[in-house]
Amino acid sequence: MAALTAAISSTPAAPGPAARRRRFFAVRCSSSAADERQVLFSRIAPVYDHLNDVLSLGQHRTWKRICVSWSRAKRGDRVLDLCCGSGDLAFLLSEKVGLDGQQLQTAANRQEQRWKPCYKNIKWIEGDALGLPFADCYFDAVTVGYGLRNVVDKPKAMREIFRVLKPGSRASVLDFNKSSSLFTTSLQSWMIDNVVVPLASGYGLTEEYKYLKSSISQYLTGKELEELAKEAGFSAAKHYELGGGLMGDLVATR
Ligand SMILES: C/C(=C\Cc1cc(O)c2ccccc2c1O)CCC[C@H](C)CCC[C@H](C)CCCC(C)C
Ligand SMILES: C[S@@+](CC[C@H](N)C(=O)[O-])C[C@H]1O[C@@H](n2cnc3c(N)ncnc32)[C@H](O)[C@@H]1O
Repeated sequence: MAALTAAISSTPAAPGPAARRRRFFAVRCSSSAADERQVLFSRIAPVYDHLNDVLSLGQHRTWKRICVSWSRAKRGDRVLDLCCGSGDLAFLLSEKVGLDGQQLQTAANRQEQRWKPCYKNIKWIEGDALGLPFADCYFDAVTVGYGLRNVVDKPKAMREIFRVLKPGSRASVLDFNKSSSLFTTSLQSWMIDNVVVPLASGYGLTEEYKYLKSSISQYLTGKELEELAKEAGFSAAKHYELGGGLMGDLVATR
């Protein structure tokens, strides 16, 4: 089976060098609340990757690698990065599933390529996580990086993820952790209030980054995410805290 990385998001993200050459869109309608989210992400897109690096001191890349690793995506798989944005996880998945050996050998002879040959397997789609344009039991792994918290109907999104996964395959859902620890919650809130939002204000994005705190407060705890996955039909679900409890990754097996 030919390796494929499908990457779907509802907002055209700020195309990085690699993404810029590989995007095409199938525009879909969505709810007004979802439209508001799309406008928000379109506004932050130009500085999104930069601020993630600065504000997390680059740690978000580690959390994303863990998310992809725990999806168990492997060479030759067909995988989906849902809510892909600027494609961080899609590129990581692409490197996991790779291309046929001989094509990689060609690339090995062209060391100057910034563009990795495996990225040819990425198909960029603009669409809605609440109505995925894929058949049932289609993917060997699904990742969602900082996306589930932002969709307006989380149970529906989780059911869609379940629907498109093959039996025995995994979803790996990375996001902020809505902690039950008062200390962690206080630290997270303090960082957002006193570091994240003030810095984002320098880019005229005060309200957009203030949304982080409200969206986390309205998100699900790790236990609630496990329950959400089980209610969607997953046979197993476990939420793991990352970054000292500031982040978390739900691993759910169909
Ligand atoms: C990659 C990260 C966040 C992505 C992200 C998700 C959203 O839903 C947003 C909504 C609105 C605006 C921006 C985002 C957004 O960037 C996580 C890292 C980046 C965070 C912005 C930084 C969070 C700081 C942590 C609370 C503390 C980090 C401690 C670190 C170990 C130094
Ligand atoms: C915070 S960004 C995450 C981007 C990327 N996954 C990452 O880890 O950096 C959230 C993304 O979710 C997308 N999104 C929000 N609601 C969506 C929906 N209903 N369907 C598809 N994408 C959605 C937004 O367009 C945005 O690109």
